[in-house]
Amino acid sequence: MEVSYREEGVASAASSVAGRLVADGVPARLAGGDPTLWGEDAEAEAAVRLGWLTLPRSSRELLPELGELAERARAAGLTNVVLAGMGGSSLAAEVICDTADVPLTVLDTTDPGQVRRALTEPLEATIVVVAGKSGSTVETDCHLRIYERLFADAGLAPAGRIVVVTDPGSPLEQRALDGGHHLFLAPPDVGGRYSALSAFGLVPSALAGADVARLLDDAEEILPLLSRDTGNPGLDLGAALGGSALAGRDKLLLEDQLSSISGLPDWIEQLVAESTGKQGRGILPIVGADPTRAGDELVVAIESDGGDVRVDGPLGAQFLVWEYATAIAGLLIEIDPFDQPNVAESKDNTASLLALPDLPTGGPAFTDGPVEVYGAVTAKDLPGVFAELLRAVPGDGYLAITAYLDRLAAFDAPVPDGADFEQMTDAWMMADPATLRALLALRTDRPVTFGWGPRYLHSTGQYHKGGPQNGVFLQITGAVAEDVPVPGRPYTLGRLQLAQALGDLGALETRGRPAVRLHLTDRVAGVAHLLAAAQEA
Ligand SMILES: O=P(O)(O)OC[C@H]1O[C@H](O)[C@H](O)[C@@H](O)[C@@H]1O
Repeated sequence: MEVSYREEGVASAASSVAGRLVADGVPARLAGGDPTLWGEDAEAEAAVRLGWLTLPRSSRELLPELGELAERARAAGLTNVVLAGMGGSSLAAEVICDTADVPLTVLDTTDPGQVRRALTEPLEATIVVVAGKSGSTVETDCHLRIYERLFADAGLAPAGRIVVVTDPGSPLEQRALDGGHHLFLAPPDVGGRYSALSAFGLVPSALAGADVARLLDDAEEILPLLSRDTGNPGLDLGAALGGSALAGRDKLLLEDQLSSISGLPDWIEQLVAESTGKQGRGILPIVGADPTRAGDELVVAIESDGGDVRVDGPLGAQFLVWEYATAIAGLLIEIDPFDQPNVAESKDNTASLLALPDLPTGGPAFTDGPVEVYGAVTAKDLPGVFAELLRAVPGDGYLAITAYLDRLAAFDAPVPDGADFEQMTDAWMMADPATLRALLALRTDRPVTFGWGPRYLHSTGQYHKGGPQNGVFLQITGAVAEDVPVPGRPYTLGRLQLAQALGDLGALETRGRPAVRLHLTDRVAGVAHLLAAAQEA
């Protein structure tokens, strides 16, 4: 595992803080689990949040049970592995499985179309891992209800097909016991976003066929380095992140195009944004963008040369080093890296909205083709809205696009007969709302981020609300063609999804942030219209 500085500025920012960290004995104290490092206010939380430091060893005890479970599932023909879990309860497994190239369907959405898509897989071959630390996350609750009902309706015993991962004492533990589901209890002293090497990362990955023992080996190998004052990759990365943020480079562009690890930036995004984005401070991760060389940008490249910092190492070691580095960066910018004080706001708003007979969407300011525009805008068409939002981004700020849509829908785009791979990817790109990020980024030197709702609520959502108040927000929602009822609940997934979007928008508006919602009355035509307007603006 190696962290190397490739640029003068980052080396000097890191060395300006590393000396102090070493003088205070931070490396050994952190590796030893000292909860006093983040100050008095954070101590109580830190005292029950440092268990991730010992996971490379303690998680080994899961391996025999995981091996047997995976074997039994294979023997029973349960080859369609679905993971229902939000944020820290699914992001690591997604990276592990993508990297190992084993199929895993991740359900971290309330989009009815995307959930229906998962449900088209043969039920008799399906095993569902329901993962939630708190056991009270609404999305995960819905997915469990939907699968329990489907299995029951199909006459398939849910007990052998649902595996639950949760903390001891959570409501999900009780449901697993009541339902007779296979239950894994995770260590309660590990926070969600630090849980990659716990049962949360390992159970779904092992079921899907990834080599999880190898992951633990790779993490364990670097464990001894983390208490060292020199040659400590966690300290080197943490000093670069925290030192650069203190020097004004608080936008973290993650570059991984050449990496053999697939999708790590999405996991890092949650870890860094949710850990640091609070009290008006924080580091903003940017995924999938090209460097702009703006003064507040730090580029960290995973296994490639294109960055100010280069991080090399296998996935298990990457998880541990990024966690350690985030804890160090938190210490340097003086926040508590283990809480998420502003996540609950949008959830509370959503719950209040769902209690109303109708969702208060209000009327659109205007409609441009298949796109309704909601919010305080002076523009009269979509190109004008984009221009207005981009103008509103402060010199140190960012534009965040969030899309409450099906993140796989672009792959349904029609491809011309006989199309080669390039033509196919072009067709997908032009049907993908995420392309809007790239198009708008061409027109500003400020960072443009993109997140799928409600997934981002458990990640960058904390930063948007708790971090520096310099964000401008463009939210996209869409009409639902075929909704999905949630058994035992008075709402459908479509209604929940819209309530989540409106709940978050409300939380941003309360802070006085510019926020506009674009509603696609026809999703396919709407995405095409948005992309055309972004090119025109
Ligand atoms: O694992 P759960 O309890 O379902 O929580 C899932 C996610 O929920 C919240 O949004 C937290 O802020 C995240 O850190 C967490 O990963």
